[in-house]
Amino acid sequence: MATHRFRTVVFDLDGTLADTAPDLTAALNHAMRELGREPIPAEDVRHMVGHGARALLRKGLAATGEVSEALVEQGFPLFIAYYEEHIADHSHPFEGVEETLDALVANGVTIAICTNKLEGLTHRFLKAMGWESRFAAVVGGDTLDVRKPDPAPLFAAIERSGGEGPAVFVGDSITDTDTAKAAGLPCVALSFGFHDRPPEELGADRLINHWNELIPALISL
Ligand SMILES: O=C(O)COP(=O)(O)O
Ligand SMILES: [Mg+2]
Repeated sequence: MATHRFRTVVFDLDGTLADTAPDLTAALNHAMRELGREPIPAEDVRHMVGHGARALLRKGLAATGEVSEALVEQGFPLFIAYYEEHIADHSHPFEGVEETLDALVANGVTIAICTNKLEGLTHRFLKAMGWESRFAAVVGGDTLDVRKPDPAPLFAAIERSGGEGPAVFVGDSITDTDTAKAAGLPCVALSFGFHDRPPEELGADRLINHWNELIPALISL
């Protein structure tokens, strides 16, 4: 069987490993309601995720009226408190994730996460999925002083998982492809995650339409 050269595969979380849009939407709309704003449709939220919770709030506010940093700061604890309690009510892994991760690990590949979700929320989510010991390292949006698209969190995820190269990053948004480029690493993007532009315009080295296309994409890189 053909094999690929990568020893470490780092994954984004939201819109990559799991469809977390339903719970992110509920938490955002909880904050919107408390701030006297109209709810945002889940379909729109899919195009707003990927830059962290404050950025999501900023986009939600912009879609429904005035934006100010004071409102963002007011909404942030409302969003987080709700999301913590409902982090996996409706979120679920994309089809084929478990099998693909198992196949990678069975071949001795190290897997890690680099997300802009807060690290505490990420661990909470992984626990809800039964994934708390699946990944060799988890770097969240507040693990370092900088977050994606700065390449430092991606380098940290590789380093903390053992530092074995070659490494590749798998994500769904422009944040992820920009991060991989800044790190000088190859990038695979999913066409079905959360993005703010057509997936063909993300600038990924490979674009996949299903998780079962990931390993063939890695082989071709
Ligand atoms: O924007 C977020 O909160 C996290 O998104 P990510 O897991 O796609 O980095
Ligand atoms: Mg994402």
